[in-house]
Parts: sequence; structure tokens; C-alpha cells
Amino acid sequence: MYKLVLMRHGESEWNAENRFTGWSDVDLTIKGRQQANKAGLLMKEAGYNFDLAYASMLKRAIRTLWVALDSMNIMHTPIGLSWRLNERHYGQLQGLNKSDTAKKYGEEQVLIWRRSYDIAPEPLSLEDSRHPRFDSRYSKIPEKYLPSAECLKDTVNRVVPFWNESISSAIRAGRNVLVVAHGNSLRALIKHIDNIPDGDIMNLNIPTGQPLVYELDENLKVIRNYYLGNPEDIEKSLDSVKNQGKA
Ligand SMILES: O=C(O)[C@H](O)COP(=O)(O)O
Repeated sequence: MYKLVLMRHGESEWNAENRFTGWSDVDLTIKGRQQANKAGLLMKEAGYNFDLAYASMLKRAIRTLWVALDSMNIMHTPIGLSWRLNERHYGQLQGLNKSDTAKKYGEEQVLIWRRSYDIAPEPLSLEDSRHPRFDSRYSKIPEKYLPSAECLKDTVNRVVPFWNESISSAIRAGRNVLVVAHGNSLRALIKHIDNIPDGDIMNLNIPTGQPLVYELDENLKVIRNYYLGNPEDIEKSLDSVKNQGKA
């Protein structure tokens, strides 16, 4: 049996301000750093150790990973960063307050933008200075792959090649792997590894800074999954994620 640990970054500055974030590169809040530290201690106490860790190319995920590895005292762990683990690109919604957006367009519309499987928000124009094609960290990635907006289906299509080419082969090679990414890039990954139907994935939310363990059989089929943290904290955190789109 293999074990894989997935974790969403700790609270970010825009989580705290309830703004759509996507590929915007905002940092962790103090609370977010504390969550990452606590998550590391939790994993250490539970006997986890990692041979390899992955994060997206966004600093809220990278810093969460650094802080967690630091609190586990395993900062030597090799790290792979990939744009394929970045958050779902939220297009023109990026930067807007979720609750104000619900007041303007209605909660139902915001829920569609946040959780529908195949409806993407309005894209950023190719000339918008926030477009990833102007960001040097993505300069080696062919422009056709750089999103202007994504629905979850697009994010699944972006994340799955990274699972197939990197994460799953590391697991099969017997390496203990930690992946730190984002609410929607993890929903995309989980949809794939746990074979969740398109219609059911809208009910899955991921709390910030909570290690989520997946036990996998030799064919990488999911046996079971569970959070390491306190169930009440996780429930509270899940409710707050759900309620972000309320007017
Ligand atoms: O990009 C964002 O705003 C968050 O990371 C995830 O947002 P969501 O829960 O509204 O999809």
C-alpha cells in the first residue's frame, strides 16, 4: 500500500480578503504560516516523512511547503515545482471580492463560476498585463498552454499529465510524496485519482492547511482517504470555504 499526502496552502492574503485568486501570486497571512507550521507538526507527530515534495509555482503553496518541511525538520527534502499544479485560472474574476460578486451577479452564478465542472469565467484578454504570458516564470512554457481562464475540466486536463508523468511514477518507485497545491488544482487531481464523476465534484471543497492522506493500492487505486487534523476544525474550515460565495 502506498500513502500520498495532499495539502492546500495555508490561508493567503486574498483568502482572508475573500477575493478570487487563481494565478495571482499572493502570499500567506500570518495565520496561513501558522497553519502550515501546525500541519508540519501534525505530520511529524503522526510519523510521516517525505522523500519528495511537489508544489505549484505560486508562493502561497511554495511557502506552505517550506514552512511545513521546516517544522518537520526535513528541509533537505527535494522539491519539484510545476505550473501544472497552479490554481485554476479564474480569468477576469481574479482580484474581485467573492461576496461583492455574488451581490452583483447572484449567488447561483457565483456557485456556477466556482464549482461547475465545465463553465469557465470570462477570460483575461491576451493584452492584460496580468496574463501569464507576461510572467517570466512561465517563459519556457509554450503559450498555447497558458490559460486566460479555466473551468475545472481545463484544470483536470492540465494537472493529469503531471500526475501521470511525475507524481504517480515517484509513488510507484516507493517514494513518500507530499503535494502542496490549491483548492481547485487539488479538486482536479482528486477527481482523477478517486474517479469522481463530473456531477459530484462540485460538492468537494478543500480546507486550507490540512494534510489529506490518500492510501493507494499497488495500481494506485484509492483505498481510503482521511484528514490528519481535528475533525471539528476541518468542518469549520470547509463551511467557511463553502460560504465564501454568499452575498
Ligand atoms: O483561487 C481562489 O480564489 C481560491 O484559491 C479557490 O477559490 P474557490 O474556492 O472560490 O474556487
